[in-house]
Amino acid sequence: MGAEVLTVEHVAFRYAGIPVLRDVNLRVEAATTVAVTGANGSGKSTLLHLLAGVEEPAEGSVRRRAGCRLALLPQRTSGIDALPLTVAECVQIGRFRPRRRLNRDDHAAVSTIMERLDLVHLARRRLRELSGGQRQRTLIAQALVQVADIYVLDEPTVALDATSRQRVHDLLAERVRAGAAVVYASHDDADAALADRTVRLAGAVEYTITDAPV
Ligand SMILES: Nc1ncnc2c1ncn2[C@@H]1O[C@H](COP(=O)(O)OP(=O)(O)OP(=O)(O)O)[C@@H](O)[C@H]1O
Repeated sequence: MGAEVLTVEHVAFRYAGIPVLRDVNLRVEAATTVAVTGANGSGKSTLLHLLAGVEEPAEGSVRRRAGCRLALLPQRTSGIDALPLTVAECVQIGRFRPRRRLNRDDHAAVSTIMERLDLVHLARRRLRELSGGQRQRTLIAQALVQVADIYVLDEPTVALDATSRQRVHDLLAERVRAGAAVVYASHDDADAALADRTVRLAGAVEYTITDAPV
């Protein structure tokens, strides 16, 4: 196990005063995977938003290791369909930096991830012209092409067929072997079982953390 990259302590979160999470504690180390599971509405997306800094906790703290880079695949991404982006452009966005052109490494990383996720033949298609699974693969590619220390992915394999799921898990395993931490939400027990640790949310008041058997 590596150094801690994310530390969640006594976190509570409420939407308009309605409790969603209470007293959540979690430590995520480098080179590990954590699956966040639980029923619809149990707070998985909310927890991931807190980890990524999209939301702030009402109580407690979420600390990311200083200087650590985080890539997020949100669950709700419909806004991007309104943009006239091709698949290739959408993946390239993962490598954009202010005031800097994409360099050779960026283009190589984009090509590689598009090959690995079987997107090359779709490169010039607009996002809104894709099937659900093709669109999801494109957004996963945009997240995984980023150079990050923590990948936070909300239901990354939803809408994917078995081959694509396996490809995504292979890519995640590679990121973890390279030292990154991966946190993903999932409804699928088989998907969750691939993680080193599972956080099961059970509504506003309960959660459990389970380490995978070694
Ligand atoms: N923007 C919001 N405003 C108010 N309530 C919200 C908001 N977003 C989520 N909620 C509520 O917070 C709770 C947790 O939602 P969240 O999306 O985190 O659950 P989830 O476990 O990711 O669900 P799912 O499995 O359906 O994706 C739910 O009861 C939901 O109705």
